[in-house]
Amino acid sequence: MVSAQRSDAQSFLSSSISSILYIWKQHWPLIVGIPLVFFSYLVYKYVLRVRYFSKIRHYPGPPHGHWLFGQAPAVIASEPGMAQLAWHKKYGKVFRLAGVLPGQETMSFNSYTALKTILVDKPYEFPKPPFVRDLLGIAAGYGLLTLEGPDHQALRRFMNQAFSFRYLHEQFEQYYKPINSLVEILETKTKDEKGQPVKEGVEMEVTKLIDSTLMDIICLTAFGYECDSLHNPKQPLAHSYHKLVNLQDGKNMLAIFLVLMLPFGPQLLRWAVKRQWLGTLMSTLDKRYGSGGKHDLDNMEEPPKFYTTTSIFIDSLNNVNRISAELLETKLAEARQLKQASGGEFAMNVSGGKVDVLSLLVRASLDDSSNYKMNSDMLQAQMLTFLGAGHETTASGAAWAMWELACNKDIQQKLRKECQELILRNHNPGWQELNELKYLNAVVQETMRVRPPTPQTARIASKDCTVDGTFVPKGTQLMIPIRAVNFDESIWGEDARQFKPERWFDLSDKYSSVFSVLTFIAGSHHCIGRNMAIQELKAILCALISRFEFEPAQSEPREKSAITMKPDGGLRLRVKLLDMKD
Ligand code: HEM
Repeated sequence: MVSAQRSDAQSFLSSSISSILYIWKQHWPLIVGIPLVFFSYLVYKYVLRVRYFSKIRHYPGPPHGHWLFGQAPAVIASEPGMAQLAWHKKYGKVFRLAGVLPGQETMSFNSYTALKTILVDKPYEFPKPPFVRDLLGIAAGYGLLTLEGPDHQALRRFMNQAFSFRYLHEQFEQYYKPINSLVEILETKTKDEKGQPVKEGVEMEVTKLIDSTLMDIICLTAFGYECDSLHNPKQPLAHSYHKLVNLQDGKNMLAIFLVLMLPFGPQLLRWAVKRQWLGTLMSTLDKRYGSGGKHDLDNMEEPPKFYTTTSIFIDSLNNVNRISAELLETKLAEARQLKQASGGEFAMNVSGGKVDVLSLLVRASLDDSSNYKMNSDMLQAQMLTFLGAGHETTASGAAWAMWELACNKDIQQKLRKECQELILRNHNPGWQELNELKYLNAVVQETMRVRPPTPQTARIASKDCTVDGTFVPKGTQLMIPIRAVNFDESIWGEDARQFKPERWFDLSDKYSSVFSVLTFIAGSHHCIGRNMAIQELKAILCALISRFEFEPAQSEPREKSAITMKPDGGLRLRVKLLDMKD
């Protein structure tokens, strides 16, 4: 019986081998040829085309660089935006480089004529590249940041109402709850056991406190949500978001870009970040086999492994998605109640309604007379966008402002004089009162110029075109070199890289209010939260500088480059409580 089975198996094996040999003999050119052609195509597309066949390979610009990633390693290794600045200095108003992703070519323009064409005149012919849209979409919602063309125009018009001065003014009072909490926390930290100010001040890491304050402000003003992460650092929304943004570094970004370039990469990530069970499973596996479950990037002794990073990314986004969906449900229920109570008469500005951005958008979406409506998915996407675009950027701007002031005592003192006068009159100064402080305005503008939280952004040419007299082929990536533009010596002088608020009182004739500082960019995609961010920065700086003195307690921190530019490893300052009556 056994020998019969063995001979059956032997004959099956020998007949299979002879069939394979037959197929090989008959079709070997195809069997070898198809993979070879496919492989050659990949080599051409990702390695050779950019180097030897591109129409623009002879444009001025740095040498090819890495065989696959071109100049990506140089861009990642340099201080944010500084490689672009050096290349513009060397090659002029336009340069071309290989990379930053395999098979890509990138051009960078810094002339106002070019920036006007790309950002203002024809913004939808130069959309964000698909991999940037997907990264932003997955991490910060497929909302206003990622839409293009008529869809963007319609949503932007609709959202502009919620960001109008009227509502920003109404929300402004809420900024002070987190800001006053921050002041109290710092007061406590800078006093001894007897409640007396520590004379020489106290050394501390300040970025986490600033992050939490700005998280609490955005939660209140954008969602009407009491997050209070200042007192509860493990607050689920703030904690998940903190872990997510801590993943940002050049190498992680490149890894995510590569996943997004894979066939079905974006779909896979989109699917994963909406599956709570997957996040739980991955973090359980990571607990057992990866980081030991620390998941606390601040306290990891070694850089996290790829698996840990992926698990944090998916788990954190899952949590953020879940909490924002719950929050949205509450808002929808509130708005429906209000609609019923108002007997059908219902609009964004209905009296008694909350004025946080989400409540306004939800009400406008339920308003029968509104000709634009957002469904739950769209509303939830905007929530993620406010968190992604509104929190991290402002927090990194505030951290850099604190660093610059700590390093420049005379500037700090001048600002203190102006702010103290106001704070002594009004503990929580109003919107207009802050705007009247000229030096505070100059300090905030200068911080945004020198330390732009997003030092660069990207666009892609959707068709062959000419920009400022230079031919740009379809598919070319365009670097918008925000920081390089902000450091243009022909506008800002030879000391353009220096932090000097005084320069805002003596602007060059060539200064353009639209293009000379590109921190919030220009044109149809310009930052909708600009006024909110500037006012948050003014309120927080005025409150802190009036009451405390800051000194650096470390050497200049490295600027960590990813989507936003943060001080690497935080910021240690010596903080001293002042007697305001002195
Ligand atoms: C210092 C703080 C901020 C900086 C430096 C900043 C910077 C930027 C930049 C550069 C863009 C354009 C991105 C691009 O198109 O490539 C942008 C867009 C955007 N920002 Fe901000 N932002 C800040 C604060 C905020 C705040 C507080 C909010 C809202 C709560 C916000 C919401 C948005 C939104 C929704 C967009 C997309 C606009 C559109 O495409 O129409 N930002 N921001």
